[in-house]
Amino acid sequence: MTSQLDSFLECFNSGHLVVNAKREISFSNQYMVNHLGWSQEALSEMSLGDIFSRASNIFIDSYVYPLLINEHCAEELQLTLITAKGDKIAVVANINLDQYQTTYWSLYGCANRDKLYQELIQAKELLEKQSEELLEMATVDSLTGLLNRRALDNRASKVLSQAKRSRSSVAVIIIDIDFFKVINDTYGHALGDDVLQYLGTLLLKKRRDHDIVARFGGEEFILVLPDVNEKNACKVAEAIRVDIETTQFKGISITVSIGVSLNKEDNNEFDVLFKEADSALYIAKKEGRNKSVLFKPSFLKPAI
Ligand SMILES: Nc1nc2c(ncn2[C@@H]2O[C@H](COP(=O)(O)OP(=O)(O)OP(=O)(O)O)[C@@H](O)[C@H]2O)c(=O)[nH]1
Repeated sequence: MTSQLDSFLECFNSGHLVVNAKREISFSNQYMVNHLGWSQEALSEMSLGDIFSRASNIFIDSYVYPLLINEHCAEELQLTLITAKGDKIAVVANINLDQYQTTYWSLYGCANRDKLYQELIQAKELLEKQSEELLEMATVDSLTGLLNRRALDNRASKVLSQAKRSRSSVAVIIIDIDFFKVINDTYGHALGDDVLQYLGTLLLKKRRDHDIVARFGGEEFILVLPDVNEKNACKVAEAIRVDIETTQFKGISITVSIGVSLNKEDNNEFDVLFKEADSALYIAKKEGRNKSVLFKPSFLKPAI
């Protein structure tokens, strides 16, 4: 019967060990011989510590044996065997302990499981990278690197709700390049793009920590300045206008027109502030361009 059992054990595609109380290997099946590269005789003179990696031995001492003493079995433990050549084999072990302190080890190769796990980690990392890129594309204007219109709507609304709670002032400033069509038509669309990038960089340099700088589309830029009063908002707008007017870009003179609007106690909607700043911008254009204009309610009154 014993020899029949032995020959059955040779047929299993898994490793089987019987280990005595001194942790000496008293039985190993053919799978262990084939995979470890030690002969049956050699294995019968080895102890458990000889066939597992250092890290696995620490784990076996500190976790597996205490668990076996308490529960009499341990399942699905990931361990590493060391072959006669010093190669590592990842295995999953199920172990039982009997009343004589003998342990019965079933070991299953898990290289494929490891590979699958590594592939899953790689797929997860790839998905995270792609979702970061998508988020970037959804919030950033690809030409200037500034926030795009969608991100602006989102962030400006948050700043305005916060301002409503803290009863603080927020300014919305629209900056529009004057005669940009002429720049495009004279120097080409590619140089027009360079001008947009140049202005984007200039606005980013001027921004304070919590200011929002966005490209609204075309040749229009928006600033949202939290915690700023009317006087300072107008100062910022005027400083930007003067800076652009007095600095040539690649030998080209550029000017901008600017509209400024600030929130009021009963007016904290970004759409409304944008409309007001836009009407101030319209006046700046109408009055000859290269101007910054603060919104007045009369700008919205229909002409009689
Ligand atoms: N190079 C470039 N041009 C753009 C881009 N988006 C919009 N434009 C151009 O911006 C120009 C805007 O022209 P208009 O709306 O007539 O305004 P403008 O010429 O600046 O005139 P005013 O605003 O009235 O001073 C158009 O010629 C658009 O083709 C862009 O991403 N790159």
